[in-house]
Amino acid sequence: MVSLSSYRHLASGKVRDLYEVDDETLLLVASDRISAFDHVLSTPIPDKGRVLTAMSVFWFELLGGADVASPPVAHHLVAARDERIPEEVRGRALLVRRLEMIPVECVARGYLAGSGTTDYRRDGAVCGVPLPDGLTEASMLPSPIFTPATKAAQGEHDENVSFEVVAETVGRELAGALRDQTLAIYARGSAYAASRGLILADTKLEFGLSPEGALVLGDEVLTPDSSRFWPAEGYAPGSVQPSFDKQYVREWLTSPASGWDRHSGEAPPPLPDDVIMATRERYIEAYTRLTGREWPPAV
Ligand SMILES: CCOC(=O)Cn1cc(-c2ncnc(N)c2C#N)cn1
Repeated sequence: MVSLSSYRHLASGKVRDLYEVDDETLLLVASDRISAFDHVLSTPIPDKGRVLTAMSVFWFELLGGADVASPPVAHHLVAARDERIPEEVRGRALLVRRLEMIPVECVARGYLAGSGTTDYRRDGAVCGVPLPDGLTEASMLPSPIFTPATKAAQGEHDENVSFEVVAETVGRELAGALRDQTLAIYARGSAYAASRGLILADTKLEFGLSPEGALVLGDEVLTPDSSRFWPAEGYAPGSVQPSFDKQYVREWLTSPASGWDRHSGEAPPPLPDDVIMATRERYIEAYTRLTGREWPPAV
């Protein structure tokens, strides 16, 4: 039986790790770690890694198929079940094709939130895309926009950049393909999420080039870690919407009960068990509501 130590560790994100299996195959491992307010919390959420991995697999399979309006999306998923996946990470690790990753965070936004709201209030635009007057927090945009960013060092915020900057970085043709593919995936994801009563406010995608030079979707896709999901039933522009998955964590951490000041720069305290288990339930509910599948998935 293969163990994780058989594979060379290549990279670590806040909540995921990447290993080398062979020349053309990598292992993308999702942990149960959760981040909030730019801190990785000390208490893991049981099953978070498995739920988000299952969600990515659902989306890779859906996007990889043809849709009435859009062609199949080329993606890097090789296998979710395979003897090369070590027992200790089974269910929360994916075998993926090695790509030459493109250093652009490809963000699509259908609604104003986070850095989008901040940029809009300062410039009346996001990433150089002008927006109409009178929008507010969580406003739906006239149409979804491509708002790319350059990846920041861990713990820093990604920097929103214009399409022109992306064109200067990767070339105009590839920049256009990144924008088109990002918006096409957002359109399919948000339409499907809406059919399940969820608003996909925005999402961050990462792409790479295959050895043959094709544009391939990498990373995780349309998970609550890479996207903002809001319950449609509670949607009301004008205030920060409750995040489907992290609301209990955020509310407790900003409540007097935690004794934590989010502006202090200090690490947040450990979460109480009831917040941990309620958050685990939210991830499972996001999965079952989005996919219509049971949790845990049948082996
Ligand atoms: C720690 C998790 O890694 C990342 O977050 C970003 N990242 C992705 C790669 C990558 N590199 C080659 N091929 C791929 N298919 C991928 C993917 N996905 C490297 N870093």
